[in-house]
Amino acid sequence: MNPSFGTELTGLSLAQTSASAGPTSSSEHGLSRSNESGPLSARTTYSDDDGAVKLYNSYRFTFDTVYGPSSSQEEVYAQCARPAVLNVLQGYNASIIAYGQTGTGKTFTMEGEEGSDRSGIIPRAIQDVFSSIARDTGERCRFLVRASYLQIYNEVISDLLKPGPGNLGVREDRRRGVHVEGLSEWVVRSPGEVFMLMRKGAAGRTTGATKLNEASSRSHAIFMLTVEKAVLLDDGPGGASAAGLAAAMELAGVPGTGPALRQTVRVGKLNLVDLAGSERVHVTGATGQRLEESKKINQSLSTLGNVISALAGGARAGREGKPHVPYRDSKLTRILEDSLGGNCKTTFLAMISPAVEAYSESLSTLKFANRAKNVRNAPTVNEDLDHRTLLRKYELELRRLRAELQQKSKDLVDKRLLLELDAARRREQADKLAAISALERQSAEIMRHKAAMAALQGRISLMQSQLLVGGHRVEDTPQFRQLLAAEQDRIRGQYQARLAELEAEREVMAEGHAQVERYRVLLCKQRDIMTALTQRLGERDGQVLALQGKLDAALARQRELEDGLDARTAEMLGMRRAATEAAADAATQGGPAEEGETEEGATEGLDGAASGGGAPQGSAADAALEHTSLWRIPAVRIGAGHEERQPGPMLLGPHTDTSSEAGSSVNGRGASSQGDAGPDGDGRTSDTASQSPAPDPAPSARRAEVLASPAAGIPGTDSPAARPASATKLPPDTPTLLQTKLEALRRERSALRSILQEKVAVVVADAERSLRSGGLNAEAPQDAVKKLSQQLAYVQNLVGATISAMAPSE
Ligand SMILES: Nc1ncnc2c1ncn2[C@@H]1O[C@H](COP(=O)(O)OP(=O)(O)OP(=O)(O)O)[C@@H](O)[C@H]1O
Repeated sequence: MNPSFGTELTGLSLAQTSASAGPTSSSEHGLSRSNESGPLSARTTYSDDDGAVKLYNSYRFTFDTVYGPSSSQEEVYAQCARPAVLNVLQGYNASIIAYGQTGTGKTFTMEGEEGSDRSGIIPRAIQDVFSSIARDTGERCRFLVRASYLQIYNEVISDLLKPGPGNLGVREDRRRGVHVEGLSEWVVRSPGEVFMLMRKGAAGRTTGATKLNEASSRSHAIFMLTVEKAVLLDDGPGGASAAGLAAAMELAGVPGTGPALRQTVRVGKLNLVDLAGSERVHVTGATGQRLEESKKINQSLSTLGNVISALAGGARAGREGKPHVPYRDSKLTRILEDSLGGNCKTTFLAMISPAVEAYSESLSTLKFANRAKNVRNAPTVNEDLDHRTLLRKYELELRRLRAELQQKSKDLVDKRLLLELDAARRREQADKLAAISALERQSAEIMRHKAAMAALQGRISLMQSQLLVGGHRVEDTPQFRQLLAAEQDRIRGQYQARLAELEAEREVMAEGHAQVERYRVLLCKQRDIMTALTQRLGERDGQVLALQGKLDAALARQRELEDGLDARTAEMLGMRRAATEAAADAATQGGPAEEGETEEGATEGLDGAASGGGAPQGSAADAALEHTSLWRIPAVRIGAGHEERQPGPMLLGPHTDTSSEAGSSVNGRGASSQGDAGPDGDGRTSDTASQSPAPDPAPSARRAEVLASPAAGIPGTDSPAARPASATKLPPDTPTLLQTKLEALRRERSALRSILQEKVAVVVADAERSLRSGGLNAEAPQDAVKKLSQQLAYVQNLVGATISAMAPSE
């Protein structure tokens, strides 16, 4: 109880003395049961101002706490209200109801003076709720606080935070229980926001001046604060850390968490009720509207009393065996149904006045409070494991809104882009139109000016033609002539200056042209030189190739003759063997007397032996036979008289270099050639041998003779047709000569290539130097420079082609 200090009633101490302070701890069920009530035997007498003495009974009551005039708001809050607030944070429903006679300090106790130490329970409770939330820093906890404020005035429920037509209905359903339908709920995040709501609600609350209270509350006011607390359970995958992380991500707006995690939500509701004061009409002197208000107030308080009485056991059992509790008899009791005997921890603050005039109201209040202490409530924690809580709805809604926001942001960006593009296009269009308009205007202006100038010129001409000076026309006056002459001089001077400028320009251009021409000629010359050089190179290449062919043919022929020689050598060896055998046979038949003859004959008949007639004995004979046979073999072949005979013997030159025996045979062949010039030429060796001269004493000289005149003394060789070209044209040492010539040609070709490269480099460098050094200066005509550049490019191409053509083919 919070004692009031009504000024007119100061000094009366009925209430204070009749109420005793009981234990301060609340019972488990919210209301303490009084253990004592009823009038005491003692009586107290008081005299009023008129001197009349009145007798008052004394009563004794026991309550949880009794507060006197010196008690502070802080004290009241800490002992009466704070436990209720903490219970709400645990998920309980709690109600703090201020009950009492008008003017006893209910509003002061509940609201107090904001922002001072006289602030009441409501602001302190709000501070406490948010402080507790702030202290609960676990990342797995989330809170949602919302507030509502209503009043019941003349049995009409109205929303103090959202004024409207009023008269809201009270409904009850399984999901929400008893509730005021259509009452606004405001989500608040700070005490400041709640205070703002309170101020707004207090401004809408109906008050009026009465005799006992200048600002008497003419309505019951209920401030509701609902706290939802969600705790993520750590029994899912990942445990507490995962739950904490998921909660943090969810708070940060990261999608993909929440529904998959288990969480519990506890919902606690705090009702802070400031009832209208009961009043005795004859005391307050209410009339009219105040009287009607008083009746309604008293009626609803009476119903409250009845409900309390019923709950406290005074009611008879109804049809179902339960006592009838008249909740529906008033809006107040209907709304506070949970607080009165239901799922709530309820605290009654009974206000009484110390004034002796308020004796009966104070006694009534104390009796009411005493009965209320006997009411048993059944508070339970409101734990919600399904999706009924607003917090869960908010989470779902938040997720949906975030997705919508993202989509809208995207749409907005797209739209903004389109709008910007459209705006840019419009601006461009507008700029273009403006430019066109400006041009048109300028054009029209110029045309006007031109027309005006033409008109002016016409007028001037006309005036001049009409103007007479000293009786003459202006043109005929000397002044005019002088002016005209001066003007003509000026124009002539300008003209000549301009002419000189043009002439200078023309000269510069001509110089440029000449320079270009010079370069062109130079380039042509260089090009011709290069062409000639290239041609020469081509010819040399042709010669080299031809000689190479000849050399190859000569080498092939040489190989062929060598093969032939090998065959003849084999043949001759066979013949020598036969001659030796024949000589041996003759020696056996002739005897020693013939030895001298035989020896001579053998000497003479060496050739005959070679043809099978006889064979010398010993090494000397063998050597003579071999020698003779070697130069005779060709004689036999040539003697055959065939026009197509092989020119082989004349090509044996190279072979003689490698063997002295072969050299002898060549000499022998040279001799035989002379021998072959004989008349028969039938190849009969016996005849030939007898007519043949002795072996040639100077074979090398004969060989040289043969080589110098290959066809000399050979029948049939005077006809060119009878000789193969290669045999007649090539000198005897053709391969060596060809090799030498080929080498010389290669050297020449290499030298030519070097010369050509040098020349090309000189030409290119020349042209580039000329271009760089300003042979064609900046004033030279551009087309001349261009032409020169093209020519230079042409030369460069030519050079490139020539060089690649000269690349060694071996
Ligand atoms: N404990 C107190 N300390 C100082 N002033 C008080 C105290 N209690 C009440 N008052 C003052 O008494 C006057 C009446 O108080 P209040 O309006 O709170 O009464 P009430 O019970 O709400 O009346 P009503 O039922 O008519 O609304 C106010 O001016 C208030 O400031």
